Amino acid sequence: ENRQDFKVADLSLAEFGRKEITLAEHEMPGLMAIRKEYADAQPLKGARVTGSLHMTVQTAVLIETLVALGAQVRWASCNIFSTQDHAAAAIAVGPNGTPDNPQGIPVFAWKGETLEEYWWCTEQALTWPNTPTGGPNMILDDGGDATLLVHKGVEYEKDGKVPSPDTAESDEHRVILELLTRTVSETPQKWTQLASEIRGVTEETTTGVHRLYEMQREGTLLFPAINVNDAVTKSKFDNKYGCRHSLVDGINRATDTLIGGKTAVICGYGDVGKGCAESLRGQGARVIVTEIDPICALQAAMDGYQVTTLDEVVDKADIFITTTGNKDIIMASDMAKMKHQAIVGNIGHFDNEIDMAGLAKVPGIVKDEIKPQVHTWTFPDGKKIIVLSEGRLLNLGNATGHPSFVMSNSFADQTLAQIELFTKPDEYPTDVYVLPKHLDEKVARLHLDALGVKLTTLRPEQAEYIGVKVEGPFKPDHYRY
Ligand SMILES: NC(=O)C1=CN([C@@H]2O[C@H](COP(=O)(O)OP(=O)(O)OC[C@H]3O[C@@H](n4cnc5c(N)ncnc54)[C@H](O)[C@@H]3O)[C@@H](O)[C@H]2O)C=CC1
Ligand SMILES: Nc1ncnc2c1ncn2[C@@H]1O[C@H](CO)C(=O)[C@H]1O
Repeated sequence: ENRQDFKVADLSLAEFGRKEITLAEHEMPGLMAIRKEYADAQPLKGARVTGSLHMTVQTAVLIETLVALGAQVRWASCNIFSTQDHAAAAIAVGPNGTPDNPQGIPVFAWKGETLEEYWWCTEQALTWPNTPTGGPNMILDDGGDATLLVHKGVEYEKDGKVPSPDTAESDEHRVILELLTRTVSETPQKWTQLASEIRGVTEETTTGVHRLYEMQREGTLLFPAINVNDAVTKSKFDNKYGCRHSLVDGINRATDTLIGGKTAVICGYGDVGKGCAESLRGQGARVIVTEIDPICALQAAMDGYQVTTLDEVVDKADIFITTTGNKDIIMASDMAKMKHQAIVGNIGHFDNEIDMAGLAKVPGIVKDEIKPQVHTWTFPDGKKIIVLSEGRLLNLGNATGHPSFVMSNSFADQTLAQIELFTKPDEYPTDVYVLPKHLDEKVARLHLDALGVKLTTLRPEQAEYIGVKVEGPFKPDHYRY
């Protein structure tokens, strides 16, 4: 519905969304404590935050925290399948509105967007009517698509022209070029104007952080960035324990196939791969890991997993999950060798880990939808494979992503990062930063009571002996957790 400055699937789902947001708030003690601590100070007053992050129940609690701290917010999801429509409806309607009289924030997100709709939503979230620059002064990104659109827009406006969509390397690239061709002709300086007031971006995930460091190296970064992913309380929790919870959830909701006794291949043994391997081992699967990095491979071996190459096991395993943040991990030629009804899914941020384009081009291949985000692909010889969420991250496409408690850590980090960049612009010249350790430890501390943790207090002579303050930080910056 697009009666006002939002577009969601169904406003009547708002009450259901509100009920789940209320339950989630109890499960997000760290984020709610930050909301309480900073509400009086209103540190985000004057902030115009554009968000590009999965529009889930957990994100709704983040959005309402940003608003409680004084921010104005416009939001889109960062994936075409990850929106939870009841959460989006609750955000559009707001805590005091009704479906007939929505009082919420501008949100543009629904589950099952086309690529054109996805980038239109991103453009809406970035376009702020009745403001001097027509844009945000803060971005909260997940995967870097919003940051990419701004940077590409500024780049092409410099030249006064956009490469022809016919030169696109993929469908998604064509959609972006078509969008920018339109905006550059409609409003020639839209993106340059819009970027001029952005104080910074806080980036949620590994792949988005990779893009930021690339721009930093190229010298093309237009504004400072905080790499939220590498807050210890984000990547060593969300990426690992979040995926441990939500991988099996996604596979179960998608296929209801017994995992126990089956052979599962996890490609990549980083933070996400570690959580995924444990997730399926916990269900009784025999888990095999593939890796390129000898250190991560050694970790996997010492954690008791067989570590080998995909070629060795592609025709023997039952479940294949990519977790690498890299591209071309499972190719069409690999899928052609798989067992009948092998399950193939990705939990990395982008869908290029699985060669979906190549699969679609296999002569005689037949794609059939079992249910939304679950498809079989039948090869000419009759062998079928089951592909989840069309190769996009399956925990959010086939399930509801990570649970609230682990997202409370990530989103407490996000909120603190937004406050850092918005209130201390002079301390953050254009570069890529991580949260200071004392804030990382603060976020961890905020989650201990809920789990019944009793922390030991250092005695002064002990603190002196290990060279830290009694109140922390407890580790040097180079410490690996
Ligand atoms: N779906 C979700 O909820 C989440 C998704 N992510 C995404 O998951 C991806 C992975 O994130 P992290 O584990 O934090 O990254 P990471 O960098 O810690 O781990 C990736 C691992 O994959 C390995 N790898 C790279 N290319 C490979 C190849 N060709 N074959 C085998 N292994 C290979 C690397 O050596 C590395 O150990 C990223 O795209 C990230 O954005 C992160 C957190 C949550
Ligand atoms: N339930 C969720 N709500 C919002 N973001 C999530 C959720 N589960 C996982 N994510 C994030 O998704 C990105 C990858 O796109 C991560 O790094 C996670 O922090």
